Amino acid sequence: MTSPVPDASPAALTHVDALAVGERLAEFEITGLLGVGGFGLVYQAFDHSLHRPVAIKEYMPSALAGRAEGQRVATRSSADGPAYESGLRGFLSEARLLARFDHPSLVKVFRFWEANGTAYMVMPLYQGMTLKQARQQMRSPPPEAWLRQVLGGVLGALSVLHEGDTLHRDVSPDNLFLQDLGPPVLLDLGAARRAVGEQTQKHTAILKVNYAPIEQYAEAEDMHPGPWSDLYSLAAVVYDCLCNKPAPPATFRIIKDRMLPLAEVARVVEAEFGQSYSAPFVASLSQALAIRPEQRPASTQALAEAMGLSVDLARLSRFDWRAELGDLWQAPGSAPPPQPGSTDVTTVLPGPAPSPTTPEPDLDFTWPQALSVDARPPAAVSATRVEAPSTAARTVPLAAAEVAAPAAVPPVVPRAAGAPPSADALHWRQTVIGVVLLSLLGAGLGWWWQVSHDPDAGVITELAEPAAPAASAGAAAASPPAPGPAQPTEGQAGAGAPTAAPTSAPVAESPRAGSSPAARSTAVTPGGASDSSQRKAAAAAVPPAATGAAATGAASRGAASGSAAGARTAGRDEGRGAEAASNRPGPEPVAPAGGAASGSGAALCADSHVLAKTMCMHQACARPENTATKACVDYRRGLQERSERLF
Ligand SMILES: Nc1ncnc2c1ncn2[C@@H]1O[C@H](COP(=O)(O)OP(=O)(O)OP(=O)(O)O)[C@@H](O)[C@H]1O
Repeated sequence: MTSPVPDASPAALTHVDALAVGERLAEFEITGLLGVGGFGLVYQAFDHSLHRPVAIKEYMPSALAGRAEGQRVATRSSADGPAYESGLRGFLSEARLLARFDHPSLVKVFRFWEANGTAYMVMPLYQGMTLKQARQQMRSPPPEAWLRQVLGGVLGALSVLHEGDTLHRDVSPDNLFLQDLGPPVLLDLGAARRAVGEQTQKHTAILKVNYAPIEQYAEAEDMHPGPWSDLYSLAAVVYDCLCNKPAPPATFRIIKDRMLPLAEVARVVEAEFGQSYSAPFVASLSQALAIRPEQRPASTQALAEAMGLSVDLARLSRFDWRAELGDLWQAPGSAPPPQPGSTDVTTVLPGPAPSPTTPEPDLDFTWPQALSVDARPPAAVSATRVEAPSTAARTVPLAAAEVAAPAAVPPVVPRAAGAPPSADALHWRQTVIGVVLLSLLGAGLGWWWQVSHDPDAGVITELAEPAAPAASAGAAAASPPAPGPAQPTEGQAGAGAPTAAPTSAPVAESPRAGSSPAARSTAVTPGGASDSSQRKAAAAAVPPAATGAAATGAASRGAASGSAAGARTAGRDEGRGAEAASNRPGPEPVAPAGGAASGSGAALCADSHVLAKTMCMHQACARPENTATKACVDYRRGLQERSERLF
C-alpha cells in the first residue's frame, strides 16, 4: 500500500535546526522544509487527521535559539531568554489573530499550539513562490493589468484586517505569496520579529526598512500608524516591482528624499520596455508613497478608488500569474524567446558573462547619487543613467547592458518632446557627467594638495615667515634678499610690475611665471581686469599711488631667496604682478607719505616671535596709523587671498 503522504518535492532545502522528514508533531508528519525565515522554519507536512497537506511554521528565531535534544528548542544563552519569550508571545498572538480572519488573500491559520519550548502554526500549503522570487524571473517590470490583480487581492486582505482593527505592518515582496493558481496571499504579520526587535531595540530586526513607513519607526504625536501605513508598504512593493530595486528607507527619505518619483520610474519603464502605466495607477501609488502619513490615502478603499481598481473575485480565484505575464516570465533555467526591443540590453549579473537570455535591466536607483556618480569612472559604469528632468540629483541608473553589443546600429528615432531620452543619449550624458565630475574631483584634489603641501598656502607658512628686514619699500627693492620664503601677497607682486619687463626681478622667470600669464588669460574679463584682481583691488581699501618698487622688491626678494618655496612664490607673485599690471592699469596702493619706516610698516612686528607674528600684525594693523602701511596692506591681501583660495 502506498503512503498517503505526498512526496516532499522541496526536500532539497535543509537547515541544521530543521525537524527531519518523517518526524511527527501531533497529527502532522513532516514531509519537507519549505522555507527558512529569520524567525521561523516552515515545513511541508501531512495532516493525518484530515488527510491533507499543510504547511507548519515553527517559531525559531535563529539568532536567539536552536534545536536542543529531540524536538526541543532552547535559547543560545540565558541572556537571550527575554527576547525569545517576547517573540514567542508575538508568534502566538499573531496565530490567534490570523485564525480570526478569513480572506482568500490572507494566510489562513488552521490551528496553533505551544510545545517543545516553542510554538507551531498550521496553515494551508500554498503552491507557488513569493513575489520576491517571482520578480527575479521576470524579464521586465510586470504590466499594470497584472499588478492590478495582485493589488486587488492584497487590498482586499488588508481591508479585512483594517476593519478588524489590525494592521499588517509587514507587507513586503517576500511576504506576498503568488499561488500557482489563485489569488495572491499575504503571509505572516511579522509579529514575532517585531516582538523580538522591540526587546533588542533593533529597528532592523523589527522592520523591513525599504517597505516600512516612517511612523513605524517610532510613533510621533502627529504620525500614528494606521491603514495608510500598510498602503505605504504596498506601494513600496509596486515601486520595487517596477525598479527591480527597493525604495530607499523612509528614514533616509525624510532627511532628503532622493527617491526617484514613481512617475519618473514609470516613464523610464515605458521608454525602455514599452510597458505603460496609467496616470491614475501611478498617481494613486505615488500618493501612497508619500512620506507623511496624512498625505497618503487614508484607507484601502480610498486607494482603490483613486486607482480605479475593481476586483473581480471570480477572476482572481483563477489568477494564473505566470500565464498572465506571458513572455515576461522566464522559468528558472529555461532559455527565453527573444525579447523585442530588449535584446540589446542585458542585466549585468555577477558570475557568468551576461547573455541576451538574462533578465531585463534594473531600474536601479542609487543613493546617495553623488557617491555613485563620483565613484565610478564613466568607462567602468555599466549602467545607463536616466536623468529626471526636474533635478540633476535624481538619476535612475538602468543596470543595463552596454555589455552585449547590438548586432546592428539601431535606427535613430526622433524623440517626441517630453519623451525620456534614448539609451544612447543617456549613455553620452552619463559619460559627460562622469568626465565633468571627475574633473571637479581632480580639481578638488589639486586644491587640497596645494593647500596641504604648498608651504606658502597655509597659515603655518605665514606664521613661519620671518619678518622682512627692509625698512622701506625702496629699501626692500635694493636690499639683499630676505632669507626664507617671501610673503606670497598680491600687494607685493601686483604693485605695478610691468607685464613685459620685470627687469628688476632677474630670477623670476620660473616655469610657472612663464606659463602663468597665458594660462590665466582665460580668466581675464573682456574689460581687461580679471575677476580675482578686481575683487582683490576692491578689498584693499588703501589710498592709491603709483609705484613699481614694491613689486620689484617682492619679485627680486622671492626670486633671489634661493629656496624652492621662494622661487615658487616669486614666480607666482611675478605672474600675478604681470596679470595685475596688464589687467589693472590703475595705481597700486603704497604707504602714505610720512617716513619710510612708518610708511611701509616694514618693521611692524619685526621683533615678534614667529608664532606670534600674525596676532601682532592683526593688532598693529587695526591701529589707524598703520592701516595704510604697505605691510598692513600686504597682510590684509594675504588674508584675502587665502580666504579666496579656500572658498
Ligand atoms: N503556507 C505556506 N505555504 C507554502 N509556503 C510557505 C507558507 N508559509 C510560508 N511559506 C514559505 O516559507 C517562507 C518563510 O516563511 P515566512 O516568511 O512566513 O517566515 P518568517 O520566519 O516569518 O520570515 P520573515 O519574518 O523573515 O519574513 C516563505 O517565504 C514561503 O516561501
